[in-house]
Amino acid sequence: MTASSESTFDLIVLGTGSAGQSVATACREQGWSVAIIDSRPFGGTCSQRGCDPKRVLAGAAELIARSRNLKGKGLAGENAIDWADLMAFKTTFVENIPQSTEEKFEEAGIRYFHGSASFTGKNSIRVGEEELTGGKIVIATGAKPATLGIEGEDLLGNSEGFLDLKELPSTLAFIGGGYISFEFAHIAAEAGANVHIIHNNDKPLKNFEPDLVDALVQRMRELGIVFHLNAKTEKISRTESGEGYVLEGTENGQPFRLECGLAVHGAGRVPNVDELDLEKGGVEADKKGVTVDEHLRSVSNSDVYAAGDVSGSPGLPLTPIAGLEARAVSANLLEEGSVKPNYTATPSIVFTYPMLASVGMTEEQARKSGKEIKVNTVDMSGWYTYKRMGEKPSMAKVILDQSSGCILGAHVLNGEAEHLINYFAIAMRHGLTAAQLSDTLYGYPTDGSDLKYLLET
Ligand SMILES: Cc1cc2nc3c(=O)[nH]c(=O)nc-3n(C[C@H](O)[C@H](O)[C@H](O)COP(=O)(O)OP(=O)(O)OC[C@H]3O[C@@H](n4cnc5c(N)ncnc54)[C@H](O)[C@@H]3O)c2cc1C
Ligand SMILES: NC(=O)c1ccc[n+]([C@@H]2O[C@H](COP(=O)([O-])OP(=O)(O)OC[C@H]3O[C@@H](n4cnc5c(N)ncnc54)[C@H](O)[C@@H]3O)[C@@H](O)[C@H]2O)c1
Repeated sequence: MTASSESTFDLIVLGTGSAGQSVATACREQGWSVAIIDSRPFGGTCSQRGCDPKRVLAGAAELIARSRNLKGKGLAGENAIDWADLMAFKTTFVENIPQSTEEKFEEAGIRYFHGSASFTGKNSIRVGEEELTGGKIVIATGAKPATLGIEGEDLLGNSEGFLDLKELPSTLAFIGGGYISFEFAHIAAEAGANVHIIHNNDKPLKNFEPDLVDALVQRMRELGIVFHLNAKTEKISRTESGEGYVLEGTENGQPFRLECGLAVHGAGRVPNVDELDLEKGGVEADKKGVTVDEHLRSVSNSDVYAAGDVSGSPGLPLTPIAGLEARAVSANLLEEGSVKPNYTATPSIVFTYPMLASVGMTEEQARKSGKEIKVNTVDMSGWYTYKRMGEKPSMAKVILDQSSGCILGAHVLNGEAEHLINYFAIAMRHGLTAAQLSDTLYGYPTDGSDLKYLLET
């Protein structure tokens, strides 16, 4: 493809996050003329407002917790988080991203536009005063916090605001009991705040293994985090002084009222399509996002593809999936219909301490699958690897397929969960049996050298 003029491109990409950048770069490398548009400073969510800055804060919280585990076992003294210093450190990771992303586009010969993009026709996009035409268009506009329908909802902060807090309020409330609330509640609690999580049913972290979630909730309660389960927030208002907020609603059917310095939205994110004028582009979407076929092509406009959080694909809204889908879309643009993304064994991690990690089926899903399974549920807190670090709880559940010897699911709650889950993900994605994973030689003493005890058939 070679169409190129001031306003006509082989490809127009909407969004400069993990998905959009990847598609734009891959197609430009193959000689396509490419335009990319973003309404916010370039770089997307993960690097500026999500995974990366979050994990800088979570790292400090984790260290506090780890050192507490060894108190009286060789470590003395108190560690504490200096919020202002931590924020300043976090800023060093994010402050240059818009500029460096822009420079990357410049060097690659990708035309970039700042502004909100919307369709004006099947192959045309408006950004500001400009009207661009694209042979192909990729929608990679990510996700945004869901509207909750609570009175006074505009008083709610969100994950982005939390990541930029100059001062940590003494009391925080998180609405929703998912990834964002658990991770941020843990950070705030380790930094010394009083923290509440208000969740609308009795199953927080709904896609994770319930036994391990229960153990994590117990750990978080010990840290002082208060859980309000089966709770419905009906109204948010300012306190009389105007300095804080009042949440009112019901908890297990009884009225509750909570005053806090900040209430944060952690109640789910939805695909970012509202500003795109999709009807004008003939692009169908529903609440899961842009409706796509198995090649991530719009089912209603064959020149349009979607990747990342905005796509209505079966992939989870996580950064590795944005990358996977972007690679599939790039391949399909360059050679039509060539790649279907393979979502097998997507690992997912809640970055609390201990971390909760999961890949593949839960026990309940495996039982329903009709397969002949073996479930290894293991308390590892007495094992050398965890005992030496004073780690409690340390738990895992591994689900094996008795007939093939393969791993169907793995779930881990401890300080090494981020590593262990990746070993399981490798095995599951590439069809290694439990015996093969067990037979691998691992450095000793490490989390890997324990694996064989989780894989007994
Ligand atoms: C607080 C938080 C923590 C997270 N932590 C993790 C984690 O630890 N691990 C993990 O795997 N995932 C994590 N995620 C999820 C991860 O950030 C997303 O899955 C990933 O960033 C999605 O990438 P994307 O390219 O699809 O979208 P984004 O990176 O969101 O990019 C979309 C871009 O499109 C732009 N845009 C939107 N509408 C328009 C428009 N009309 N015109 C022009 N531009 C537009 C936006 O400004 C944005 O820059 C986290 C998310 C959040 C919010
Ligand atoms: N570590 C990670 O990988 C990570 C971290 C943060 C965010 N993310 C991504 O961001 C997405 C959004 O995260 P999230 O934590 O906002 O959502 P989530 O989907 O993880 O959890 C939201 C929870 O809020 C509950 N809820 C919904 N409305 C409510 C209400 N009005 N009151 C109380 N509870 C309510 C829901 O039952 C749900 O379980 C995630 O799905 C994930 O893909 C990933």
